[in-house]
Amino acid sequence: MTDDIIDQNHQKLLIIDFGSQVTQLIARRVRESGVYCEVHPYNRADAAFIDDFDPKAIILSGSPHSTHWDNSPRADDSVFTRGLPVLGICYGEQTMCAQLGGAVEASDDREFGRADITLIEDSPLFEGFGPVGHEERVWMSHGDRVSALPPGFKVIAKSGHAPFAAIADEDRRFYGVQFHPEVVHTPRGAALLRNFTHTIAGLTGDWSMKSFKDEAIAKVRAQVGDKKVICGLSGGVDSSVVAVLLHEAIGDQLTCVFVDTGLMRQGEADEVVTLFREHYNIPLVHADEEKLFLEALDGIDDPEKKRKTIGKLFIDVFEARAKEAGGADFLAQGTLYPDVIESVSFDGGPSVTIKSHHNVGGLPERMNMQLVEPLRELFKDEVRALGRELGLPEAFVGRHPFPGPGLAIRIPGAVTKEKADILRKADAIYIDEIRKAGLYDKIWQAFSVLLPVRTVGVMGDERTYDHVLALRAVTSVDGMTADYYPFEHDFLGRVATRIINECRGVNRVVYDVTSKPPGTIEWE
Ligand SMILES: Nc1ncnc2c1ncn2[C@@H]1O[C@H](COP(=O)(O)OP(=O)(O)OP(=O)(O)O)[C@@H](O)[C@H]1O
Ligand SMILES: O=c1[nH]c(=O)c2[nH+]cn([C@@H]3O[C@H](COP(=O)(O)O)[C@@H](O)[C@H]3O)c2[nH]1
Ligand SMILES: NC(=O)CC[C@H](N)C(=O)O
Ligand SMILES: [Mg+2]
Repeated sequence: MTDDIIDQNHQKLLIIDFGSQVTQLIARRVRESGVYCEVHPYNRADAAFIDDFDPKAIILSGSPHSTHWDNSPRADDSVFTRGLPVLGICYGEQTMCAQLGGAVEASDDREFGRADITLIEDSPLFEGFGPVGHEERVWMSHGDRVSALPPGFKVIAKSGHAPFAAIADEDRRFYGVQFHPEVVHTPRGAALLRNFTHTIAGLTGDWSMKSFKDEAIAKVRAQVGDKKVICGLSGGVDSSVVAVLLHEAIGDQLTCVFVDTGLMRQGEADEVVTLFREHYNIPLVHADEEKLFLEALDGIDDPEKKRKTIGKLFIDVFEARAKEAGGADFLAQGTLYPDVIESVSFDGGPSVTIKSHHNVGGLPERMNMQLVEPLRELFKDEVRALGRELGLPEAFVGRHPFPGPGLAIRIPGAVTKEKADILRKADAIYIDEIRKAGLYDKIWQAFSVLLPVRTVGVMGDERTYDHVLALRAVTSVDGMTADYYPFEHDFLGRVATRIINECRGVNRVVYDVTSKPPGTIEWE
């Protein structure tokens, strides 16, 4: 998939996915140590694929399956005959044992959560951890366990309920761990993975954002030639990075379209237009479509209907503006790696739609344009690093994500201009206080929600009957899971007072303390 994007000279590591919830974290940890890697589902990683991918090492992920179930997934047999180092994690360890002549059984003593392992043999996998007898905190999540080792293997660590907590065949460089080194709850997990990639597999960590940038630019030039590209620019991190990268690659063949939906944050339109027109000299169409969006949303209170209405309008506006700009052959998008991985469903099984994220995926068919997606190998934090490499101002690179449907999904119930104005003002105060308190960069995303609930208050001896505003702030790594940010009470009190004093229409402020799951980050 990406061979033509990533220079063949990079050393690559292949992660074979058996459907664990945390496979993406393996990729993150490996990349953090400078090793380029990709995740591919086990049923696609056949011998021909692996030949073509040409990895220097292989990691087998965990899985919800058990090796003793019928038709449980297996690694392609060639994984073990290539002379490559292999690390099996949890199910990966189990299937390695099952495939190489060992045995796995369901265990009565399941281990979920924290556990301590004891090192019982020296091994490069635990280099730097401590002598034999050393105890190490790890995170487990398994109900099965290895019960007999394949020929050539030895045990290098054990835990209370997993006598084969870590195993090794040092000659063939095959390793298995029952615990999960990829999660942060295994404090020295990253060091273990680095021992595997660097010490055992001899990888040098030759992947950097600088090299990614140069290759991505070359790749865009090769793909686009002298044709025209349009890029939907929201001012968010992803599309800003795409725009600047493309501008560097193809100069004035690029036109950006910023759609002002009337549902943007305070000052957003000005900031985006100023940066891209004045600092970058990138041709930018500023489509002021507030009226169009607000009219189309009039009276719609169902969240999914709102999202779909907005998604369709984006398509219409892009189409119309591209035509005005003389047409375009390519459409650039800020698709990220998690979107790519998630769109390849593990068993092909349908998953539930929680909410239809606004995306421009429907665009290409209708607009007959080819996609340019230079970020499709990157995680959000890598996109930020790339933005810095490209010299984008910190104000853009460090920005909290902002959803395409904007304030519309932060106004439960029907959207009106009046409500959007109140919300915009309140939100600006909230963010201003967060910045003043030096908390902006500690929070992954913060915003306000204008509730369709009015409550009674008293201000200046007058009765008021106004809206409730909810404040939200979360910490997260990638938006997939999140926790609420634990503000000091003083801070919340200060924000509430300012908002109620300065925003006519709001007389009560509450703070949302729901994590994700069970909540989602946005309210709709
Ligand atoms: N107001 C807008 N005008 C033009 N394009 C938009 C607008 N809002 C969203 N898009 C397009 O939809 C894509 C997806 O939006 P999304 O919010 O996921 O990314 P982003 O805005 O670039 O970054 P971030 O996630 O940090 O907000 C964007 O990359 C952009 O191409
Ligand atoms: O571009 C986008 N279009 C959308 O329709 C959309 N809905 C949610 N989000 C953002 O995605 C992250 C996770 O949000 P949820 O927990 O609400 O699903 C959070 O960062 C949300 O702001 C969107 N981004
Ligand atoms: N996390 C995992 O990979 C679990 C593997 C297997 N399902 C078990 O319970 O042991
Ligand atoms: Mg955005």
